Amino acid sequence: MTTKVAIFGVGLIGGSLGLCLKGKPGLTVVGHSPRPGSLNRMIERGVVDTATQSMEEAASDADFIFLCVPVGNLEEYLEKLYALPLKPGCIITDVGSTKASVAARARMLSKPGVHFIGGHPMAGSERSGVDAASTLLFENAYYVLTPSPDVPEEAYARLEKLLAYTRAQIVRVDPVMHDQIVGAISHLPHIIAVALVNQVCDYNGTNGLYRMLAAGGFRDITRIASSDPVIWRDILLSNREVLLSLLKDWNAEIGGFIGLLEHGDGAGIKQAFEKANLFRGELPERRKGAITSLFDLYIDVPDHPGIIGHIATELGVRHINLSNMQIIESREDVPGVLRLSFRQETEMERAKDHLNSLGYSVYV
Ligand SMILES: NC(=O)c1ccc[n+]([C@@H]2O[C@H](COP(=O)([O-])OP(=O)(O)OC[C@H]3O[C@@H](n4cnc5c(N)ncnc54)[C@H](O)[C@@H]3O)[C@@H](O)[C@H]2O)c1
Ligand SMILES: O=C(O)C(=O)C[C@]1(C(=O)O)C=C[C@@H](O)C=C1
Repeated sequence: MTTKVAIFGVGLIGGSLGLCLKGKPGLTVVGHSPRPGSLNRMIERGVVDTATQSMEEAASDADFIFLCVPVGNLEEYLEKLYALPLKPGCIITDVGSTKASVAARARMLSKPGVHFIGGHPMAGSERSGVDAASTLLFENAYYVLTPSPDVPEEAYARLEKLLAYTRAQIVRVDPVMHDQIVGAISHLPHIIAVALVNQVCDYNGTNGLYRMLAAGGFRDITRIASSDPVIWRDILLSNREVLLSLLKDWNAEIGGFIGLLEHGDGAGIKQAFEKANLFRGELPERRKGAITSLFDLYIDVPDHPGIIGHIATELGVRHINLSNMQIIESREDVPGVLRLSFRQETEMERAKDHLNSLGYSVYV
């Protein structure tokens, strides 16, 4: 007997789940989208076995239903699903970046034999759409589940077992606490990144040197400012109360820096960096291999033709797999910096040794 998994909203997260589940023993994955163009793309991309525009068809007989649409559409989808005949024992879950509102809605909509278990994989990207989907996206990431107390352990265990295919680490959290914590470590940083980019964008309006000189530090802290505007509009509005309170704390934090600068308090500035260094150094290592690679090498490269091809060839003939290559700075007559990203630490070490032996200046 096959287990049917239905995915509503087959974009970055829905598509990545599809890639983790499709082809696994006894599983069949169906994707749903109201748009015919999206159906073709999810099939072409190979993230689902079948695709349908019909919600009824996708949900009918499904053992698991994953809602992977923007947060602002989750409640509407839940309502529509609860009005359909669903398979007894069916588990509905979602991947939304906020958990309290959808959990509250599901509690109001209860249906005998149907279990709602909120979910949130703590992995993603600034990219969106099914073309950005990746089998490795969730590997070694935390995957939060927020079951209400009335969800039977048997249902929770079934979902946990299915999610083992993502290779994520499951963690059970209360939905309100989830929104508080994820507000601070994900939603607030997105606001800060966008505000910073927009501040610099305004300065750049009168002097194009801002954009021209923006280098590693600015890029590192603002990558997430390129995230999808609709997805993030919905997340921020859904977690509005928490974010308003976090932004007040943020203002106080920035106010602290204003005070340190006004008083020329060097010891205080040093202390602030030391505290941040310590906490950041203790963050759990993310050993995934997908969209952002963890093992990066930096190489000073003279600005002359063919150099990048030479490095790529040298690694290629030694079967050292590169996952990404990026020129961080390139200016005429001045060495640029090339970033090479590897999925495996061993590959990075081999590349470092070899490029060193060729006389390149390489650092981690
Ligand atoms: N992007 C991330 O880093 C990330 C990480 C974890 C969780 N999430 C959550 O995952 C969910 C999906 O985000 P994503 O990054 O995969 O976005 P995405 O834009 O890549 O995918 C969203 C999918 O939903 C579809 N969709 C959009 N509006 C719809 C509507 N009204 N009806 C039906 N389908 C609709 C889109 O066509 C697309 O296939 C969101 O709830 C988001 O909060 C995102
Ligand atoms: O890596 C990124 O680009 C992300 O934004 C991923 C990220 C995060 O903030 O960490 C974004 C939203 C999610 O709900 C979970 C993860």
